[in-house]
Amino acid sequence: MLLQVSDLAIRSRSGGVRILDGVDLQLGAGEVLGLVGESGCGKSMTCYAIADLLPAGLVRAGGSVRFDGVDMGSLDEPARRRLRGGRIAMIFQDPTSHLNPVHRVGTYLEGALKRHRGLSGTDARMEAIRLLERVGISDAKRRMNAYPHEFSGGMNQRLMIAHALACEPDLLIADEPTTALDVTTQAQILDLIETVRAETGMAILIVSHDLGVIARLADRAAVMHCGRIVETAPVEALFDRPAHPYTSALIGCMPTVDPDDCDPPRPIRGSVPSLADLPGGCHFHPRCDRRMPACGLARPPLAALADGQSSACFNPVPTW
Ligand SMILES: Nc1ncnc2c1ncn2[C@@H]1O[C@H](COP(=O)(O)OP(=O)(O)OP(=O)(O)O)[C@@H](O)[C@H]1O
Repeated sequence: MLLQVSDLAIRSRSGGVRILDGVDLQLGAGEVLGLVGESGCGKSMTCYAIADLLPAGLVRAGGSVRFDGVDMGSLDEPARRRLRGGRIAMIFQDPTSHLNPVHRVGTYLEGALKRHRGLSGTDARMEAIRLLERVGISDAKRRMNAYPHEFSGGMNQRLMIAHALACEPDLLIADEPTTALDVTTQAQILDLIETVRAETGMAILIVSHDLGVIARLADRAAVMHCGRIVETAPVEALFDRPAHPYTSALIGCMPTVDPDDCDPPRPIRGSVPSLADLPGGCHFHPRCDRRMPACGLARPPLAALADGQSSACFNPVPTW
């Protein structure tokens, strides 16, 4: 297993609010795992915790992240830094805010090539130009001298992907990589991620609130609700036969462009509870059509069903 996240807990430094509460995730080499869920459920913080980039206000409260068999918590900071940006790369929703505005494009890429692949001088410059061409940035030689603010949002996302590729990572973490882009550019970036995956065989953890993106790119998906994983399954099973009522409700919210599908999207009733004041038991039970008395009393564990599907529900939707 390339990545094994076990019982990961994250809480806020002030107030002790549980942001992640026992997250379990596995990702095999070359696999694409999609992480979905409503806004604020902890998708980004899961990515940041894996990449060891938690914001200052949050701390680890338990659990482990093992990468290629090594517990990342047992490594010192230099070793963790070598992993991050070396074997683990990350791209973000808003690439422009993660790029240093005073660094030229060439300097940014050459720096990564020097740090992680030991290239310098002409070799680094030639490789940086090749990477820009590879991610579809035209006139790459001239654009090596540009600053990020001279690039569009889509070009800066391509630049971040080039930066990730510079390190030849085994795992790319992509946190909402297309959310801030217009639909045409979104499609181009998804094409690029698919191409890069096919060429390199790297594993990808992709976060999106857009189930269509996950259906297109992922082999498997994990559904998150209020800091917990409530379902994991191969994507076809997840979309065809969701077992957790929350997954089923999320899919019911999806708009469709199919003219034969007359069902309007059905919003999930009620609102997402505050992490500071969660209902006991299954946090979804007050909004759930399939709730039973036990659901408010105890936390259902993530239990295996058939064919690689797991669900954390006492009364799952029948999947047969
Ligand atoms: N620095 C921080 N200090 C305290 N709480 C934080 C901090 N950063 C995020 N949070 C809280 O952690 C929770 C999970 O946030 P996260 O960004 O992971 O959600 P998300 O599922 O990625 O949402 P979205 O789809 O809107 O990006 C939210 O309730 C958020 O308010």
